[in-house]
Amino acid sequence: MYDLLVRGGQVVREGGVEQADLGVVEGRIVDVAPELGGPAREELDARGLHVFPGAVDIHVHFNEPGRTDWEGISTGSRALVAGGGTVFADMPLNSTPPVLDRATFEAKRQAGERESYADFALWGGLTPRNMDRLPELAGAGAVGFKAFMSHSGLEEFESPDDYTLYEGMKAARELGLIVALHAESDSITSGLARRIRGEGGRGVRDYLRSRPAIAEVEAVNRALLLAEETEAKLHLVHLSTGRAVALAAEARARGVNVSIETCPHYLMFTGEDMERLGAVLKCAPPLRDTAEVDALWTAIREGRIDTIGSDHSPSTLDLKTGEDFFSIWGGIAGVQSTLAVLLTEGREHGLSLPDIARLSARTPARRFGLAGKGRLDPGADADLVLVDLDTEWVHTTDDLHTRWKFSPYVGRTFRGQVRRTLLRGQTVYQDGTFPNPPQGRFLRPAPVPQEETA
Ligand SMILES: NC(=O)N[C@H]1NC(=O)NC1=O
Ligand SMILES: [Zn+2]
Repeated sequence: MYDLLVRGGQVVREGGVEQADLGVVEGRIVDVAPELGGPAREELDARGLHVFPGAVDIHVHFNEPGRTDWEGISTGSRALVAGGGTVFADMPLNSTPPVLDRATFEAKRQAGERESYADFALWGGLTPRNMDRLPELAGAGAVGFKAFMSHSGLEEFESPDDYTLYEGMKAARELGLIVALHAESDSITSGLARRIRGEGGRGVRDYLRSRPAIAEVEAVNRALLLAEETEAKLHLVHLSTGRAVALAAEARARGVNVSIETCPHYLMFTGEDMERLGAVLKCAPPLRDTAEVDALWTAIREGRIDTIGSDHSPSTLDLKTGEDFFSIWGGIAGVQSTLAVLLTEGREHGLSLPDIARLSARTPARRFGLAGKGRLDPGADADLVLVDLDTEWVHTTDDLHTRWKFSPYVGRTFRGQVRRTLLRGQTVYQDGTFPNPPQGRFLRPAPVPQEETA
């Protein structure tokens, strides 16, 4: 007897897409096959729809506790499930205090267990201030350690220097956890910003000039050397240039344990869009030109990019307003739109549906040891997204479930719409509504063998 039978959807799995039923018992998929016999307590008709694994967004900033006026786990996770996500991993900033020890970790975990509509993992921070706390963060269940090679935007989350990063990577290696790096050279970005601001530069172009591609390429190169030397597992977040991706892919080919993330905004927007739309598109690293966008799509098609994370990092509207583009908050609100971007732009750029499932769900779940997530196979959690692939829709402000109705994706036309999202067999989102109270669970990473790269 199944608890749930999802009937007749086009099921998107590693090997391809086939019409099949999914049988669910106690929140887990037990059978996937055409025309499964019943009985079932509940049946769900998915004919005409595609069934994807719930997206696993390994890079969000929901900013709770402490900055719930910027976002919060409740609104952030509602937006995630509305966009077809079922798992997120929250960064150790911009919550305040940031997650630098067990107490701050547990406070965030409790907030998530109270409020999250999705299952979740948590990152710990790696800063000069908490090097002695990495083992306790690992013990608390951190999915990895996040560090910034440039200024994080927040005084309370400092960047390690090269020596500290080197020691941090050695410690992470011992603990078996991944180090995620924001790789932009602080020396280059802050040096340029000082000079350009000294000359009176305050505009979008000035900001773009202060964070050139070489700042990313240089930092990625240094990070790869340190990872190679320490044998740490490295995850390069939000790569924005073809050159940085190429360097990381070369390092991987010679055995460095590195995975590569990019974000939907680097695939969809350019610096010119940033000039046109302003603060809604301010982020770091900044948006590039169409040649870089094309290079990233090529890298995705050719399998060099492993995961797509949103880097959802909103703030209050007043921090997104002002004459000085340098002092406006850097961060893009995109947690609800990742799958929409992949289904629309991704398909146009030659990705198959299994490619989209791999980038958005399977690889992040596997790389970060999130057992039972990211795939529609017997034994996995019944984290399902029912998508109407043919519907074309224009994203409006009313669609947004985030705290602030401010997103660069508003006004864009998308093809493929999330109709329903299930977390462990329970509907968490359906056509604009959230029919059940939050029941997200904390996910502790399972050990991933050191030799297994993404
Ligand atoms: N602190 C923070 O969220 N920073 C993020 N925002 C952004 O645009 N890039 C980042 O790393
Ligand atoms: Zn981030």
